[in-house]
Amino acid sequence: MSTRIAFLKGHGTENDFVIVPDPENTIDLPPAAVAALCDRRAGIGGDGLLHVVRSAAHPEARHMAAEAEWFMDYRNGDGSIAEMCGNGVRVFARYLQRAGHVTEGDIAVATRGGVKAVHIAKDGDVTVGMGRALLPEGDVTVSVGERSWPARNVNMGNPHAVAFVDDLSHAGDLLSPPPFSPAAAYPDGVNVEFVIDRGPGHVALRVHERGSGETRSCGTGACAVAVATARRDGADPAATGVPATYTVDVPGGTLVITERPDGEIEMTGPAVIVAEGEIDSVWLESATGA
Ligand SMILES: N[C@@H](CCC[C@H](N)C(=O)O)C(=O)O
Repeated sequence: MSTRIAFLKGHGTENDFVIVPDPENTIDLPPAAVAALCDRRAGIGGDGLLHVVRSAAHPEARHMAAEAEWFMDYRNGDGSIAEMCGNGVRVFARYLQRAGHVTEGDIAVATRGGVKAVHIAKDGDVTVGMGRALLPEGDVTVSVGERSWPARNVNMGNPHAVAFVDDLSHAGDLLSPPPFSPAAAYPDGVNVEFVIDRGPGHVALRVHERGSGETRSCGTGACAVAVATARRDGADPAATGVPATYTVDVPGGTLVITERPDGEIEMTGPAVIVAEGEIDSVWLESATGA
């Protein structure tokens, strides 16, 4: 029997998501279903999917329910699970606001990367407390074709390799994941950011995301880039007490990232809901071979 499953479509700096509200966690979303929904030709289309569940109703989030009512069960476009999605959290918050679950101001969102503090501003932008970056030691190299670059390993809950390049076109077509070495640096794969300078405190990036391909933006990636650029520039807020702020241009817009002296990273940017509709459960079952 055909039933209807509500969905919305949203984006943050054009990193786009299928949003599936499911407060009591009753909708089965195996990887094949997520990949079918995120398919840009045969499905709705998205870089990823935001499954909106009450923390108390999800086994991975129950322990955070006292702090955050809602859990962002984030999936990459290929159906894989990732620890964190920075643009996703902003869009998730925008959905909660639109649905009347929260009002503007301060809210908390549970993620696999822990509880994130989110501020929904009156002017429409959303700020997320992204936590601290980890900077594992060790040399990493990424390559595209004949070119290769040293990369900074930055963990924002999820793994990133940040490479400074002379020209963003050197990243090539990014149709496949850029090879990296050593393999042991990223046993679960990695998001790769290619970065150029645009001026003091101002950079631009292209990104190849694990599980999604090249995207128009990556929030955790922009934070990783801000931290890698700060260290390259000799800025270390924890050591100096001086915050470091970077404007990060992504193909789909601009994000502003501040690393505070306590190490916490804040990211501010837009979050937009563009449509809502219904998924035909019969289609979803046939698309996933169920
Ligand atoms: N686009 C996201 C990151 C999504 C997860 C990533 N693809 C991974 O597998 O780690 C963002 O805005 O942070």
